[in-house]
Amino acid sequence: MNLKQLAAEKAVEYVKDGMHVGLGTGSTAYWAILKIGERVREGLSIQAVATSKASEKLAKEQGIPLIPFDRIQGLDLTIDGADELDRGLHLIKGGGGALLREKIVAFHSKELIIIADESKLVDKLGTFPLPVELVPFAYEWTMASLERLGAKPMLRTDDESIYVTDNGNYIADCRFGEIDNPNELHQRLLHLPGVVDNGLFIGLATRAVIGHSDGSMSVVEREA
Ligand SMILES: O=C(CO)[C@H](O)[C@H](O)COP(=O)(O)O
Repeated sequence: MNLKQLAAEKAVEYVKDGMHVGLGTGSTAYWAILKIGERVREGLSIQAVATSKASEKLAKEQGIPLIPFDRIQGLDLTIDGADELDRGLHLIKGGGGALLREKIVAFHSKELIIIADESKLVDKLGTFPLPVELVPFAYEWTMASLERLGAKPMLRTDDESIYVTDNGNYIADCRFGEIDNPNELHQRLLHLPGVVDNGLFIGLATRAVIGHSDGSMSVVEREA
């Protein structure tokens, strides 16, 4: 059983006629885009924005109508994956390199539903190295400042070349160990010159749909 598909298809039940929808990035969001495409072909009327070039291409292939950002104020709902989440719905995202666009889209969504298999749900964030997006200029110095913050940063590569995001930036995957205070770390990272953003998503997810290996699903809601 494909747990990512299970969670993704459940989340797509929240998509209703007339909504403006954000499309996430990654192998779990892939299934959500496929399901939304199927529902669009059956008559669902929505308009969407994508969080990466890859998801935009997939959405077009699926016949999902895309709307330019200047035509709408924000989104009703975004469905996206995560690399790790805790029960307070703090997230680590960016394993697929789309964290900046994903965060912009999530910030402007009334609802952000995270879809994941059960392996992503953790008691404490930090096993997955935190992706930090850096401008290429003087990135060696920015990496050094990440080290001074307590990280072990690794510059992301792609077939031996430096990995470049859709925004033309680099990514440092940072091991901080267990993250006791995600909000504090998020703020400290944002203060470093050269850091564009980081994969900690705090206070953005409103609910998560988790697929379990016994075929069941659970929903984690953000506490009011
Ligand atoms: O943040 C992301 C991309 O930037 C993805 O949502 C995250 O990496 C999860 O991906 P997958 O569903 O393939 O495990």
